[in-house]
Amino acid sequence: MSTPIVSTSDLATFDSAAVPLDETSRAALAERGLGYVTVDPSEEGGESFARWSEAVNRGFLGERSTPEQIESWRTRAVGSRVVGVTDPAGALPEQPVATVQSWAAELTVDDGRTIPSWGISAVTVSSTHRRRGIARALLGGELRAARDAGLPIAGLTVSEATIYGRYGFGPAAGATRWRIDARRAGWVGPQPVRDGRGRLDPVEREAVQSDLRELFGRIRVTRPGEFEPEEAFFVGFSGLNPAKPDLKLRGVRYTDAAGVTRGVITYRMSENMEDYRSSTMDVDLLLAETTDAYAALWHYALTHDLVGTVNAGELSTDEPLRWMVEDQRALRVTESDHHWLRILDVPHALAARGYRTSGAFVLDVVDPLGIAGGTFRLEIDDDGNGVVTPVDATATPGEGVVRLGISELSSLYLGGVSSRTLLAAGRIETDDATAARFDAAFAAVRPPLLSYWY
Ligand SMILES: CC(=O)SCCNC(=O)CCNC(=O)[C@H](O)C(C)(C)COP(=O)(O)OP(=O)(O)OC[C@H]1O[C@@H](n2cnc3c(N)ncnc32)[C@H](O)[C@@H]1OP(=O)(O)O
Repeated sequence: MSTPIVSTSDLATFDSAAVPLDETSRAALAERGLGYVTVDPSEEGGESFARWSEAVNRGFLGERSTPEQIESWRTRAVGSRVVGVTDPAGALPEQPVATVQSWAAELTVDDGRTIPSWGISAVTVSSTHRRRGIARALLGGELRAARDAGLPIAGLTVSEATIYGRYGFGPAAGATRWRIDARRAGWVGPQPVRDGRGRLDPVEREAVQSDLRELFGRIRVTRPGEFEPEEAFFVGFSGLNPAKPDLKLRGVRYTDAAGVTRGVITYRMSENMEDYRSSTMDVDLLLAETTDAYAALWHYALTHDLVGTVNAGELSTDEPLRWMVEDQRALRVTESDHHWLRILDVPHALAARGYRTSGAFVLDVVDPLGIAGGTFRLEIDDDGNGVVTPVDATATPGEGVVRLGISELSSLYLGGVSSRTLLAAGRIETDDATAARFDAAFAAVRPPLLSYWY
């Protein structure tokens, strides 16, 4: 019997920490003499979490955390599923040799439409235990456990782009990193503050935190690719982590003429001692709910006194900012994969998003892990709602058929890449006419974006 799917309204009561460990992975690890355990961050004394966090630090090449940092991390981890792999024969039998952490939250899949997603993070395997299939067991375990718990999709952000395709993840939302020669750029965009449509004010970090929480809550549900952040996101982005206070973080708020907060920018400055006019502003986050807020906050950054260079990351692949400067060559923009998704349930995932045109497709989906593959008919009505039904592969006509891997379908899901591009790259099989129809239907309202790492 298949598990009923989790809906976004179930998320408030969904207990991520209670999702059971996958028995297939437990058996695979046991064959290698390894244990597969969950760690309870709320446990008295927090010692097992401290050992787990040290394994994560080591895996990510970091230094040891202070007791205060571990405590702050532990508090933030409560509610998520914290997993370790132990080696009873090792010198530190209680300290994990591999780690992973996961939790369910909302992923935006179209303007105003969200879906529960299984966020996966802190994937590490100790270098002493590498390349023995431990990560494969962990990832397979996460995906099967999430599917069995009724999650239709999983997501992650990655340290290396070569690790996760084999598990059926595909890059679904790209990101850009900008290095701007501020004096050369030349602002030609709107100036809402000069024109009396709003104002800018410096704000303290506590106000930044509440602004971010409110603004991001409203903005994220309109942007495909955004993943509902944990509270730690707002604490970290406002520089208020008590174990690691960020004294450099500055915040500026944009308020519209009606007095409503519509945007906020957070940044850090680095002085240039040889030339004070050439200091650097590193933008941490710029959230704007209106085009005026967007223009006002970027104008603020690019025309700031004493700033020669503005750096910013996790921006969209199609930022209006490019068109707000006179000299586009003042912008050094690098693009990379950012948000990776992995569909776990094709019918529910495809029915969750909206489509731009009506029509019908047959999707013949191959899943190397045997989780979500099959042949499906996607029928889109005139209102852009899709209904997906499994069909018999042998009964499907050649016309309108798209043959693809689950990784490619996951990349196409938010409209971040076109099927014509994947067809030309030899990554999917279909005919040109079907690909053109598919792209018209799957087009994104705006390029998918995830504005942070998780
Ligand atoms: C969501 C996140 O947390 S992203 C962070 C990922 N973690 C890191 O970057 C920390 C440093 N790296 C590590 O901890 C480990 O090297 C890991 C987790 C990347 C891999 O762990 P391992 O246990 O060595 O991987 P495992 O032995 O299970 O290998 C599984 C497959 O992945 C491949 N693989 C493993 N590591 C890598 C890599 N870094 N790049 C490309 N392929 C890799 C293996 O060759 C193997 O391929 P195959 O089964 O298709 O033949």
